[in-house]
Amino acid sequence: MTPLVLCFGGTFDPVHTGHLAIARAVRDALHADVHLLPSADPPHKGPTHASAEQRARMLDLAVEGEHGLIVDRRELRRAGPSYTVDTLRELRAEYGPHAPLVWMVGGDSVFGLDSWHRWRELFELGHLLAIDRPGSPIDPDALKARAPEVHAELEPRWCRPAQLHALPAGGFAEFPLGEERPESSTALRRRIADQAPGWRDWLPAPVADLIAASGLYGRPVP
Ligand SMILES: Nc1ncnc2c1ncn2[C@@H]1O[C@H](COP(=O)(O)OP(=O)(O)OP(=O)(O)O)[C@@H](O)[C@H]1O
Ligand SMILES: O=C(O)c1ccc[n+]([C@@H]2O[C@H](COP(=O)([O-])O)[C@@H](O)[C@H]2O)c1
Repeated sequence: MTPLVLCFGGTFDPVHTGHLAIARAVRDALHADVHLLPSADPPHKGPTHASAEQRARMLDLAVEGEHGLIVDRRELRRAGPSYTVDTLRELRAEYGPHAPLVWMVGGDSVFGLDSWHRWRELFELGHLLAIDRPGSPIDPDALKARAPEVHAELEPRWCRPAQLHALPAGGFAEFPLGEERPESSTALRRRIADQAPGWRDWLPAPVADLIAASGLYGRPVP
């Protein structure tokens, strides 16, 4: 069986324990490495709080010593918005026509998929694997009501994660995480800036240490 190429793109501003829990669960269930790809210039977000290199560095610290989680800086080497269609095209050229490429996204991203750059082409290049997020369960009825064009595109592609091995691209599957993860980078940045009790709880320890030492996100350097 051809191994899956699992890709998890994000702004990671900063990476949090929810991202890591998702990456580990998908790695373990689908028996393949997960490539974490920080966006240089995330298409749907304003300016980031940490630089691209700082966000990538935090990812390095978060996965240090862990098997099967790999930081991929390819989007940092491109100019302009970090469109996923361009990244998948690069990966397809690198892995060849037969490798099953899988792009992982949180449920919130699925509802807005039709606003992504050349979004229908994503399915010519790879599969999409969606992870439930509080407030954005991957439910066909909710999708039909809130994002009918996305629903129409996904309906014939809907399959189980284990079926993604069968083809190089074109599938859509929902990953059963078990328990939804509450973390969000936006809420986390606020906690850090406010020095809220437990601000470290959603951070891998080495990332929390770097933030504390550098004053990133507004926390004063002691
Ligand atoms: N708690 C979560 N549950 C499921 N998916 C998540 C969760 N947090 C992030 N993701 C997904 O991970 C990917 C990268 O997320 P990103 O780096 O933007 O962090 P974020 O927590 O979503 O940030 P923000 O709070 O600014 O939206 C996106 O596809 C997002 O939907
Ligand atoms: O290609 C696009 O138009 C596009 C639009 C929104 C998001 N993405 C990608 O989806 C991933 C998660 O995005 P975000 O904004 O939640 O960090 C990240 O890799 C982004 O580059 C891509």
